[in-house]
Amino acid sequence: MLRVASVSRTFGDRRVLHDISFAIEAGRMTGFVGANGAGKTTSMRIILGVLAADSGEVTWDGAPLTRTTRRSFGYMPEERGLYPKMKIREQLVYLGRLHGMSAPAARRSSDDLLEQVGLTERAGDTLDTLSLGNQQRAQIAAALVHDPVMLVLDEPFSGLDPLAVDVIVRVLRDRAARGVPVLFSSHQLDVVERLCDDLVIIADGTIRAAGSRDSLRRQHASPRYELVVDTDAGWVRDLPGVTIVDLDGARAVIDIHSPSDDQEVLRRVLEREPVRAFRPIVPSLAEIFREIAQ
Ligand SMILES: Nc1ncnc2c1ncn2[C@@H]1O[C@H](COP(=O)(O)OP(=O)(O)OP(=O)(O)O)[C@@H](O)[C@H]1O
Repeated sequence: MLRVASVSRTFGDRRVLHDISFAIEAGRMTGFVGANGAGKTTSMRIILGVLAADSGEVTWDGAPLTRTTRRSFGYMPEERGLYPKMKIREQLVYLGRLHGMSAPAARRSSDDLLEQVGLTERAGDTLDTLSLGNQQRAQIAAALVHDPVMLVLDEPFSGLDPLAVDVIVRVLRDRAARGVPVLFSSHQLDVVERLCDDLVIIADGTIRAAGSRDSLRRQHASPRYELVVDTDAGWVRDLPGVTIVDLDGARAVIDIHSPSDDQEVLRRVLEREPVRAFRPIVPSLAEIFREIAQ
């Protein structure tokens, strides 16, 4: 498990990370979300040792990170890192070798990955002849080639079409299933919602929430329900403990101030007219993000 503990970082007189702490657990996909400039890339650079923290520490399985541990991590940096004029497969094999793999192991791993990300046909082409989406696939393969024990990916899905997103999701899930902790940042909240087990939400350099996606959903679920009746549902606002959030004829979205009152509210509505639908609304990650980070 990787743990970021009380890390702070200042650029000039600007403090961009304030005492941040979170953990990335083995076998879990952790989505790192925050607005532009919130501090995601800075945090990732500190995890990888590209940038030093002013205070705090990053540990791997309880021990401070060393150069050797970091070499066994896979990193896809925001600025990307492959050589435009070098052939894709050659670069992957070279990177594998740089990370200490034998030549046959590096070749095997490169070929497996090219297959997984759908680039086998382009293996002999230079990076700069690939479309941006395919370059991105190659960048992801490069982060994975040495079979890393931990993955840190800065915006791995940006610029990918939906099919390519699915391909990369499969590749990352496969790594997580093998026990690798995966940290990835993304502005595509729908993708994060689909992919992540855990979430870290950062705003203005502070961690606003961290934990499993489902527990965050439960914590931030406003007690909101969809109600459909037969007539105009506007009268429901007169029930005690109920606020109408949205009204569209017979359909209302309501807040029930105390969630344990949901059956009582339902009973009262039924006393007056038939109920066609009554269901809790699970907030989307986008809604949770808006509530927490803005
Ligand atoms: N080398 C640097 N020198 C000065 N300021 C920096 C440096 N790197 C980052 N910053 C500032 O630190 C803040 C956090 O930046 P960071 O890149 O970590 O945010 P981010 O969450 O990754 O944003 P984005 O989603 O836009 O990539 C920003 O205000 C940025 O301008």
